[in-house]
Amino acid sequence: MTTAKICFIGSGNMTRSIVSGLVSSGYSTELIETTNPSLPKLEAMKADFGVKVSQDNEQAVKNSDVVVLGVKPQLMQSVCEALSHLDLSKKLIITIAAGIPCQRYHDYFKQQINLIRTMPNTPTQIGVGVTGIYAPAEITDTQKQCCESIMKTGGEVVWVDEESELNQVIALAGSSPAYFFLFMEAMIEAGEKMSLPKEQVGLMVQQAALGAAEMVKQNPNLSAAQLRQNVTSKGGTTAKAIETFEQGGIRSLVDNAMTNCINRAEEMEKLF
Ligand SMILES: NC(=O)C1=CN([C@@H]2O[C@H](COP(=O)(O)OP(=O)(O)OC[C@H]3O[C@@H](n4cnc5c(N)ncnc54)[C@H](OP(=O)(O)O)[C@@H]3O)[C@@H](O)[C@H]2O)C=CC1
Ligand SMILES: O=C(O)[C@@H]1CCC=N1
Repeated sequence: MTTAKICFIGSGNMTRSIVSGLVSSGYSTELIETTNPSLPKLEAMKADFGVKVSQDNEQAVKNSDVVVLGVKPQLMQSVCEALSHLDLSKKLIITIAAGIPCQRYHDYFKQQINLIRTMPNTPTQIGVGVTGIYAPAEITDTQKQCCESIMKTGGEVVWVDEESELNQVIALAGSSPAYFFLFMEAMIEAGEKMSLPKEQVGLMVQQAALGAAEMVKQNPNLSAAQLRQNVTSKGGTTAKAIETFEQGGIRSLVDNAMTNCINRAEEMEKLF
């Protein structure tokens, strides 16, 4: 585990998730600082994780070995430009933003920086996340290991060889927890029209989702299709539900959703 001083620029959802993973894995809170313009999020970071907090991006960057850029893509340029007068040559910069190519950061900072691009997801918060990582050729093995050890505190990491492949990571991992939440939302809405109490409906949907994901994980030799078939008795109840999903075009719907997710990431590459 690295003992680098890390600052997070932006204390929003994804920063909270990464910091939660770091702190739960025993990373010293003394080594972590997060910044934000508004106080409530900083107060929450301090109260929930015991990390240092600040409204001063410049000072936080000066104090750190590793800088994680955690603002929305549309704010990235102004945030980086405001720091561009600093000497960043000894620092490792990690971005978690979707849709901004590496080259753009060198332009924003007006200098060659040591930049690694990552794509984490929010389950990092509870140690079951996955982060895609891309490092350009000039990044050293030590810098790669440092980034990996930080991101691994939140779960698995996946290295990609081509920067463009990070857009596939967005569709498969960065954005995908939202697909599962949507599916669960829809199940809960349908369940709440039935007569069972809301708590029971929520509990059953949650346990079914958790159990299904855990069964996939614990049975690497069985495909998801096989596990689905194991639930589906011929002529039974599950078969009717699955037939309804298939007739509704679930596979092409998912395919289109993921393609559109990648397309949006590619569009964003031209916007920010
Ligand atoms: N959410 C997710 O699941 C994932 C997000 N990402 C990426 O993470 C990044 C952040 O997303 P997310 O956490 O969802 O967004 P949030 O809006 O939750 O967080 C961004 C934070 O940046 C703060 N901020 C705004 N301006 C500044 C500034 N000048 N200096 C410091 N902080 C500032 C905002 O403060 P305030 O709200 O007070 O204005 C906000 O708290 C994005 O680039 C996104 O692409 C990547 C993977 C997954
Ligand atoms: O929706 C977004 O753009 C970000 C990137 C992946 C998850 N959230």
